[in-house]
Amino acid sequence: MLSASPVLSVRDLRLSFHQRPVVHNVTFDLYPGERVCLLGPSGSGKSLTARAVLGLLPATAAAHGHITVLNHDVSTIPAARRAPATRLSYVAQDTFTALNPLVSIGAQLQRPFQQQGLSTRAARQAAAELLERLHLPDPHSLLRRSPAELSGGQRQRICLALAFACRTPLLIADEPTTALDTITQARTLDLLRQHTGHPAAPALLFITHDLTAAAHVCTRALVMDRGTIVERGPLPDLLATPQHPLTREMVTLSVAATRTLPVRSVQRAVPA
Ligand SMILES: Nc1ncnc2c1ncn2[C@@H]1O[C@H](COP(=O)(O)OP(=O)(O)OP(=O)(O)O)[C@@H](O)[C@H]1O
Repeated sequence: MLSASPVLSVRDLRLSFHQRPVVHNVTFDLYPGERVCLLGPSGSGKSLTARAVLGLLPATAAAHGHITVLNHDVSTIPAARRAPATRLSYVAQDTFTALNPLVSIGAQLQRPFQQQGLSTRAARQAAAELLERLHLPDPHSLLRRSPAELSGGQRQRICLALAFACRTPLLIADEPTTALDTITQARTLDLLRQHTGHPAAPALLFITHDLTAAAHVCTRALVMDRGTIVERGPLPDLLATPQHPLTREMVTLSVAATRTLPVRSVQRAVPA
């Protein structure tokens, strides 16, 4: 049963660049406890929709429509000027630009805990415990390192840790596993599923073109094509009876890819 009040409401969102429309009348709600994916091919407008929600649109974008976070209208407010209660977490594909290369992982990760009132020592401990929950071995050593001294998969988990530490009502993850190898991808998707979409955890908007990844993490889907939401509904329904030609094609391709690989044995090789 969904709560009466959405975490996020998007109404008639329209985006354009120099009079060229790229997103058309996008409308959707996302409720606490939900994990929803925004699916669609490259260039369909997924990332721009997410950036509008985050208040991170490029200066050249013209935006119309309404975006509310926890019933606060944030439509015209850039991320840096939003009230703390309406700030959202964001995990992107590019982990290099997401982390400050000059600051140790520890200093970056303990900051949200300090902002929540913990002492430096307690914040350091909370950061280490969070890394342990995200299955990162030897967390105290990781906290001393800089972002450049980590692998891509480790950096992505640090970005997830940062997002969870900020305790926002909604996490937006934009293709967070695209740059990772298959095993690290599967582990990262597991972590996303375990740490979002339940009480005391953020709701999730998961942006992807990968239907298999979406099905692993989310329960509901919005499908975008050329700037428009063309299909929406529970993921099991969408997988079983896709209505729009694009969704049908995505399901067919995804099923074909799964049949090509001995998926069961691969899954057994990945620790929980
Ligand atoms: N800064 C920009 N200036 C002009 N056009 C842009 C800009 N950013 C994106 N676009 C255009 O907006 C459309 C939607 O782009 P968007 O990045 O949202 O697609 P996407 O669905 O996220 O694709 P991908 O999966 O490849 O990231 C595309 O046609 C793109 O070329």
